[in-house]
Amino acid sequence: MSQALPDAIAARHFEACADRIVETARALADKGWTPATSSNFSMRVDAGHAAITISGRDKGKLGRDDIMLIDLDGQPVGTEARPSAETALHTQVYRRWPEINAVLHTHSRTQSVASRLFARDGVVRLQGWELQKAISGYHSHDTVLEIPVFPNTQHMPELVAQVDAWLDAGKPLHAYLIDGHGIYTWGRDMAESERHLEALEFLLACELDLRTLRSS
Ligand SMILES: CSC[C@@H](O)[C@@H](O)C(=O)COP(=O)(O)O
Ligand SMILES: [Zn+2]
Repeated sequence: MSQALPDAIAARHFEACADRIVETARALADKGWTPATSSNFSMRVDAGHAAITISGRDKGKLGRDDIMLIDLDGQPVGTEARPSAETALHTQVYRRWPEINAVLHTHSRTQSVASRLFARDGVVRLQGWELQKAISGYHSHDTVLEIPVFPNTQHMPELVAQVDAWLDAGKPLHAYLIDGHGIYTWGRDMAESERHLEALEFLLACELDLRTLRSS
């Protein structure tokens, strides 16, 4: 696929991002977190562009050609491929936080069940777990870490508006769940995004286990 980038260095950076996305996608698929072509992944290429998964591809079998270039309005650059149906949720993150360079979205069973269970409260309130310290900026198990749960919709501008409303209310945001759907999280690089995702998966599973054990 031809990718029109301003110069050769940028083109090389796109390829490096694409390769890193492929590596991460395979690892997440191996954990069973990307069933049936679900999930999407991206990395910032430069101030105005990102590399993102092409819509509908099997995320466990990606190659470099399954990743495409977009601008931060979500428009394809140098390709007629169709970016992820949820591209607007990725570009929103890149536009709001210049320091963020990777966004991950998965559909694990734990994330899906937790999103349904906590949808009524609109938030998962994590406190008392040592692993909260895997989230950048959290230094104690005692600090409350809130993960909002937004109603699902196929209309991306509505989801973007829900995320904007949370942030515009001045609340910290490191990740969010979408009801019956999955999770979004991000980081300054792919390693940080992966750490956030793995920690949140673990924390959500612990919350689900606690609920089950306490009610039995
Ligand atoms: C296959 S159902 C999942 C999709 O509707 C969507 O939520 C998803 O995660 C993947 O969409 P995609 O357009 O491939 O990025
Ligand atoms: Zn999804």
